[in-house]
Amino acid sequence: MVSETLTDRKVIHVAVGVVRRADGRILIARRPDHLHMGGRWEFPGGKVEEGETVQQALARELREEVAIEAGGLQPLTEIRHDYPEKTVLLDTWWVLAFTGEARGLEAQEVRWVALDELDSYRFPDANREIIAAIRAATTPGNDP
Ligand SMILES: Nc1nc2c([nH]c(=O)n2[C@@H]2O[C@H](COP(=O)(O)OP(=O)(O)OP(=O)(O)O)[C@@H](O)[C@H]2O)c(=O)[nH]1
Ligand SMILES: [Mg+2]
Repeated sequence: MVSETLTDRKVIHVAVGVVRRADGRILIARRPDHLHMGGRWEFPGGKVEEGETVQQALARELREEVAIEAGGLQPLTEIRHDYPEKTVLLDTWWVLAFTGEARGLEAQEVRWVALDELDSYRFPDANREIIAAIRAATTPGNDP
């Protein structure tokens, strides 16, 4: 019998972007209902494909999902999270410069939210730690 434990499970490498506007607001998008964690809010991003660096994957996903050209990437945090159905590594980056006007190219709603509004949105469980890292990084003195 094949047994699977959480430690030897394959880990899905996901590039995640915390896109920050000049006024400090952050871009969030609502996941389409039919996807994993459908209906919850997320930071845009997606799976790193074979032969891509995480930065290339992030730029591609931001182009495909929210129509922006990303620049100013800086590492924020890496979160490994075991969901009952899969394990993800959320390789999370600040996106501190971009061109274009963000809109949901997959019919998803997008919003620019202030840091203190993040708690009013429902995110996948793994995002709790991302939000904690955002707060830690944006406390005065630690600003990226
Ligand atoms: N993009 C993104 N994915 C997240 C976040 N938090 C989180 O747990 N995930 C999980 O990461 C996994 C991969 O993300 P994804 O579904 O966006 O991947 P993708 O864009 O390549 O989509 P695809 O499955 O249609 O190819 C999903 O299981 C998703 O639930 C987040 O904040 N942003
Ligand atoms: Mg995605």
